[in-house]
Amino acid sequence: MNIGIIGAGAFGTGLANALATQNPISLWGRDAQLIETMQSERENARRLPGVVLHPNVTCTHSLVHGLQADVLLLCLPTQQLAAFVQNNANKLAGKILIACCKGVDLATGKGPVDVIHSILPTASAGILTGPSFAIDIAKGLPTALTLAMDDSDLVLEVQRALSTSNLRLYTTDDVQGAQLGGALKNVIAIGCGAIMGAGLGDSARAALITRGFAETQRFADAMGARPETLSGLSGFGDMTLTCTCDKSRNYRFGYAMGAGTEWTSTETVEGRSTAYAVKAIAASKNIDMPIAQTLCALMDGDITLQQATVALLSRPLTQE
Ligand SMILES: NC(=O)C1=CN([C@@H]2O[C@H](COP(=O)(O)OP(=O)(O)OC[C@H]3O[C@@H](n4cnc5c(N)ncnc54)[C@H](O)[C@@H]3O)[C@@H](O)[C@H]2O)C=CC1
Ligand SMILES: O=C(CO)COP(=O)(O)O
Repeated sequence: MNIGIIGAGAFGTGLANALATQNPISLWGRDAQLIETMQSERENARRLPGVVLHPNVTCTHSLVHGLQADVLLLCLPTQQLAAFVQNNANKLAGKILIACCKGVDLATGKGPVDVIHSILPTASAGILTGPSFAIDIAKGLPTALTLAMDDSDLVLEVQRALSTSNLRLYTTDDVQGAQLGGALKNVIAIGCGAIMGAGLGDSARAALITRGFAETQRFADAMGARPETLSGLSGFGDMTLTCTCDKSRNYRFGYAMGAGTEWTSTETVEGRSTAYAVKAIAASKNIDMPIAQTLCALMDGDITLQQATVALLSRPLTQE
């Protein structure tokens, strides 16, 4: 299987480097100037500075070249995925499309695979998700991920194609669970960053991770996901990583909010839009999501962090 990567941001570049250790990889990006510089300088100075691109990576801004491969890894922000698939629907039909984004589309309330299927109903689509910072993958550090597809034969072929000696993929057919674990951990990571930025302490963060995980499970359950998927790499695994590490952009965005400093970065922070998407779904399905709701109020500036803390701590006492 030929593999092509769509989106030359941090994750696309990291995956390209990892997979290039065993196959030629094309890496498509929309910014012609950046791509030409990447191809000649062998570095993505904008998103992954300091990492030397593997010789097997070919950077291209030509969609004709970028979309040639059999398997396309879509490394785009979730909120941009629908437009990309829509605009290139004819060229994407017949390909194996693996979403590598973590979020819920704000306009439709759909996860990445459902977004793809809403535009290309018969596409072979899946999601690659789990605990993995782009920089770690790019450097070839050991990483384990979840590959979710509902086609039980194809998923094994793609698993083989995307596994390397340092990149270990586990499969599942619970696409919904994999989509939601990756999306919701970003929301909780923003909250954890806010707690640490405000100096509320490690114990408060551990409480938020745990109650955030319970909230994630409740939501995923209501959406038809399987509990064991949420306990796996795409749920518990990624929540652990993202909520405890300042390499995470969601965590750092939350930290800035908690510390009262301005967030000026142009980096992708998926949890922002996903929090609102989840809040809307929860309201329509009557799912109790106090953390996501409180976080939206905080991001809107409707409440202070102190008020958010009081709101969460003063909820009726209950069983765990
Ligand atoms: N950076 C990381 O460590 C990881 C990121 N991810 C996920 O990967 C996804 C992408 O994130 P990053 O690569 O980190 O973000 P990024 O901001 O570094 O890169 C996003 C890329 O998408 C491109 N892009 C945006 N809108 C586009 C459009 N309409 N058409 C074509 N290209 C477009 C941008 O030019 C940029 O190259 C996110 O969902 C993120 O959650 C997943 C695991 C790890
Ligand atoms: O998804 C990630 C790690 O698994 C990356 O997290 P951030 O998007 O918060 O940087």
